Amino acid sequence: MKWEGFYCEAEPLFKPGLQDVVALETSISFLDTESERILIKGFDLIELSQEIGYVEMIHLLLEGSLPDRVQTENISQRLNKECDIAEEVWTILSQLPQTTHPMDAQRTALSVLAGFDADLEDRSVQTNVKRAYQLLAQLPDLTANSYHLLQGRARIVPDSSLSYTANFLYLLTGHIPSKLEERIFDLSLLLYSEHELPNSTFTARVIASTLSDMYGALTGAVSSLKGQLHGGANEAVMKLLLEVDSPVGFVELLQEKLKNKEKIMGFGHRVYAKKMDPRALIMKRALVDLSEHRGDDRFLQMCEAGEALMEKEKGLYPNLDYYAAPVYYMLGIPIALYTPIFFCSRTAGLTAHIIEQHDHNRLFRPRVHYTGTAYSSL
Ligand SMILES: CC(=O)SCCNC(=O)CCNC(=O)[C@H](O)C(C)(C)COP(=O)(O)OP(=O)(O)OC[C@H]1O[C@@H](n2cnc3c(N)ncnc32)[C@H](O)[C@@H]1OP(=O)(O)O
Ligand SMILES: O=C([O-])CC(=O)C(=O)O
Repeated sequence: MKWEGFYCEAEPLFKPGLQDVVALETSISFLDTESERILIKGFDLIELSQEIGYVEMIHLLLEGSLPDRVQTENISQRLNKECDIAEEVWTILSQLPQTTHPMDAQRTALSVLAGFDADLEDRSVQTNVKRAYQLLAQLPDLTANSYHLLQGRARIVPDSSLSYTANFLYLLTGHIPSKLEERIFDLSLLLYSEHELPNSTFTARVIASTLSDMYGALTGAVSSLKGQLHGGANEAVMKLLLEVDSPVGFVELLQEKLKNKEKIMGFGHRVYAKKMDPRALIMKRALVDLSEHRGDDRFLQMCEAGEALMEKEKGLYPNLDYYAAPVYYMLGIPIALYTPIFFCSRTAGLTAHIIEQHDHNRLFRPRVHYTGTAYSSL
């Protein structure tokens, strides 16, 4: 078929939900399903999770290499130093209605920050990397304290004597975390930090491909991540767990939902499909550690019962959100902050993708499979 003045391919390939479609080239990460590895800059995320922390992961994603001790110390100091937030931002956030979801507050905050960037039109790698570090430094404070403001509470002052992760957890809960709590929270940040091309990363790259700025691309990504089929699942899982108080009750609840053809949040994955998300296994071990330490395995028992049921009934396995939810609950984090935390962590990966998109840009502009009525003359 040929249209005068138009470019038209004969019959473009259509895959609903773009399943298995290769949409872009990246050197950042790859879900290598054949070797069962989550490759990040050539390293396996699961192996990394045993060796490095979230701050080192930031360096890997933004600089392309694992940092040595001095570099790690330098980034930690940088994240500590660059966390200042203009008072005007807090004024705007304090005017949001109390019914605002923290994800929407986070989205608003990111949008507002654009106005304070004196180099907003600069898309160079150097400025984008600088911007990414600054956002990563600001996001824990912005996320936690916009929530406290919504709750009508005073802001918690960041504690610069703490590590990045301990300070983040302190801002969320108001308590200085123990070493175990800090380690487990850091592990969750690392596991959430990057995952190839989920909906939110694709959204960010599509926006960045118009040469829109990093704040705009991230604002779109927050909206994407908020949905229950993506990041919003961790919040939904916890609400489900709290509906009942025993493994038997949880199994009955899930059975009821399956009978009603409802989806069970925290199970299934577009890429892993009928296999367990390897990150979920690591998070499950963290839940075991936390449960043993607290002498309270209530959520572990419930989750295991749910996992066994879903395998038997649907051949479906947990994704990271399933085990992150009870871990965050046991760390004392308010439920509405689970997905905003996911976004904070994922900002490391998202900004790396936005930088790559700006640096090797081609505008995204796909075609459609038209199902409307055929042409009829007027
Ligand atoms: C960190 C993350 O963001 S991971 C994702 C977090 N999201 C969730 O946990 C939400 C629950 N899970 C889901 O909705 C899906 O598994 C998704 C969205 C993650 C992936 O979905 P897709 O690849 O589009 O698969 P799709 O939704 O078409 O499911 C295929 C089949 O499995 C079923 N299925 C998939 N997930 C679930 C689930 N969680 N509960 C019940 N059934 C499910 C579907 O009903 C469908 O069955 P059918 O073929 O009989 O209609
Ligand atoms: O990869 C996906 O589609 C969703 C996911 O697990 C993530 O973003 O961590």
